[in-house]
Amino acid sequence: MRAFLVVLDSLGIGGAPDAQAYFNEARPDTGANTLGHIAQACAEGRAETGRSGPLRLPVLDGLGLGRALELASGLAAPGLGAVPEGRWGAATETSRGKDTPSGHWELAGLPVPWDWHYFPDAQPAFPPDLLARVRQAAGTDGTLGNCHSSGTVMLDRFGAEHLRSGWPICYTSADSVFQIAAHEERFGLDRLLALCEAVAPLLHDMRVGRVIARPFLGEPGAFRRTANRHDYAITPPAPVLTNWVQAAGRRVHAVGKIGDIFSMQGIDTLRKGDDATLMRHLHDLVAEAEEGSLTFANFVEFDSLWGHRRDVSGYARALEWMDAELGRLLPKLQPGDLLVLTADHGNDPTWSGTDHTRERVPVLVAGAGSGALGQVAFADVAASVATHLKVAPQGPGRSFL
Ligand SMILES: O=P(O)(O)O[C@H]1O[C@H](CO)[C@@H](O)[C@H]1O
Ligand SMILES: [Mn+2]
Ligand SMILES: [Mn+2]
Repeated sequence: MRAFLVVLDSLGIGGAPDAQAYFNEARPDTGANTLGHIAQACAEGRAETGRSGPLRLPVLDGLGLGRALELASGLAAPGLGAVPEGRWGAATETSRGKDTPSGHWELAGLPVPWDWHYFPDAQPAFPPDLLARVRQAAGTDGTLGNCHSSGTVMLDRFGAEHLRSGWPICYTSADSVFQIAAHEERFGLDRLLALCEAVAPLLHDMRVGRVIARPFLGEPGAFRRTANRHDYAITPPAPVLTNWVQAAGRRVHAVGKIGDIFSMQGIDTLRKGDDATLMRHLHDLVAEAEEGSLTFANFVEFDSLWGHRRDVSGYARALEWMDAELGRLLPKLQPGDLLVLTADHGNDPTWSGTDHTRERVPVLVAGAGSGALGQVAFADVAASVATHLKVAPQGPGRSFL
């Protein structure tokens, strides 16, 4: 009896009842549908880079992905909708943020009890006293940026100036984040991490969810971000699934961003790397994780490499890769194991802007029979995983098992 909770970061399935209150540029998220629009683009031959033809996800669809999409948004997507062998449903978020911590905290049983602070989409975006503190902690005379932007655009705009002046590049997005980009060698990776750590308490006091270090390498025209990104997130204000499981004397294994998202609360071990490495870690944990343990994994590249970059082919390739990996992983589960696949928000690569999209998410369950779960809440995922592990759930969720 073990549990594996796997978040496919940003794999929304449309249909959020409050999507009209969320925006990308000036366009409301109404109708945004990450999976549905990728499947449509593939079927219409608009996702042909490094792959070809209709979206092929036989394993995920066999667990109920197509049915969940149809339940969430009414969309019967080309190539999806097989009769499911797993338990499947669609989950709706109540937290007001469409960001990663909000989605994960609620999946872990804790809807976010406050409004995050968002910086205005104006220039300047940041208050002068905040930037004064950044300059002081960095030991520089100035900062660059001070606006909303996609991170790769920031490197194109300010990377060369950063190398000349040595000033850190500060930016934000539609999320409640304060991001600092700096060159790993010229500014220094340790110095960037120390800077982010130094200013994080100030940002957390403002209810800004995360300070994110965004190290990069290379020269003007060829900058590339590195895997040394580090998030300094607010600690969840109440116990979450990881804490409940750990308090019951069980082991909790985190894979990928889960450590950052929960500030390591309730987590015994953390394994990091790119998504291909994380998949190897997940295979290892399916082979090795202790009886009664929880493994909580996040695969971020759907979001960071493809969703934010509005790259439909890339997102489709990543989904097809995940599907093939799951085809190898699922048969390795042991009797009594539960594996739940879900997502934390949407990031429709066909949508306007570069930010997340407010959507429902799939809940696909292997190891608990077959059939429809219907519409569920994000927090029900935590309650169900806890119930499977025979750990008392806390918070508002109800087990669907
Ligand atoms: O455009 P980049 O720098 O990837 O930033 C994206 O990543 C941030 C954190 O996940 C989001 O807030 C979004 O702005
Ligand atoms: Mn996310
Ligand atoms: Mn994101």
